[in-house]
Amino acid sequence: MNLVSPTNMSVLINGASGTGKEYVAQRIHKLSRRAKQPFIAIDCGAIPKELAASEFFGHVKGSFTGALTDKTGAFVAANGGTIFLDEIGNLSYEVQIQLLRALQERKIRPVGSNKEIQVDVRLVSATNENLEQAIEKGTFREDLYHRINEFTLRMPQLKDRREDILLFANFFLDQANRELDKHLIGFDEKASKALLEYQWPGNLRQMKNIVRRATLLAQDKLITLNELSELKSPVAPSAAGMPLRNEETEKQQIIEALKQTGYNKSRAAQLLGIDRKTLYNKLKLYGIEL
Ligand SMILES: Nc1ncnc2c1ncn2[C@@H]1O[C@H](COP(=O)(O)OP(=O)(O)OP(=O)(O)O)[C@@H](O)[C@H]1O
Repeated sequence: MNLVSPTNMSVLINGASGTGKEYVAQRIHKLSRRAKQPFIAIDCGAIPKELAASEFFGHVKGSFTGALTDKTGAFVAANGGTIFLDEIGNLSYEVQIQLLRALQERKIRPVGSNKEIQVDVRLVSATNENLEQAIEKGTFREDLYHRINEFTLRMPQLKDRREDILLFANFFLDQANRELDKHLIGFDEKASKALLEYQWPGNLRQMKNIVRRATLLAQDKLITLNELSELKSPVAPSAAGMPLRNEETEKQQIIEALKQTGYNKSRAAQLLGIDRKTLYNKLKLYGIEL
């Protein structure tokens, strides 16, 4: 990351939900010569497909129903700086073509306008999909893939960074101490062991939330297992106290959580201690259809 940050190269960050993709994108921006210019983040998974072009390139008043005023798009807003496209695999084929053109020609045209605007933006994108597979399936353009992927960063899952788990837990504890005006000093032995053994399906985001809640609940100087009940298997009572062993266990836990919540995905995600987006990704991963 230190090597690529100061350059103007397009970076593709690949990793599961909550592994820190946006955090890294911001670091790349801060370590670049563009640091004082804007950093504009867009979640391509959250914008309706038909509004994506207007979100990126802006539009002129009256160019489509609902375009009541002129709108500045993200490319113009980020001019001189960095644009971060999260979940880039979600863009429609049509918008992918427009995006490629904007990147190649360094010019954009707002929807409904015939004037082109020169832009200078550095692109950092993120995905938790395998875009090479998407290319094979024909849902992602290969030419765009090469353009956005001059350099790839792969974010490991938290469970595969065992040596970093306690470092992150203590970092989030310090953060929560400051935020909540608490003065905890660490985790007791059983709590540390549980942190190390847990599978962290929601990665760093899940850990940050769990540690923050534990910090709030803790009565003493150290966080104990009592405050980390999520780590003792959030769902299946038969597996209480056992860490998730493998993907099959995780799949079973997800199915169990869905059953327990009457197939309400938001509540199931809550019960599992992961965010909804992570749950959606896992449903896809394990081929669970509702
Ligand atoms: N290296 C890090 N140091 C401290 N905090 C971090 C680090 N990486 C990530 N975080 C924190 O973890 C949380 C999740 O990170 P982030 O939002 O970057 O993940 P993400 O991979 O972009 O997630 P998603 O795919 O769901 O959008 C954030 O609150 C972020 O501040």
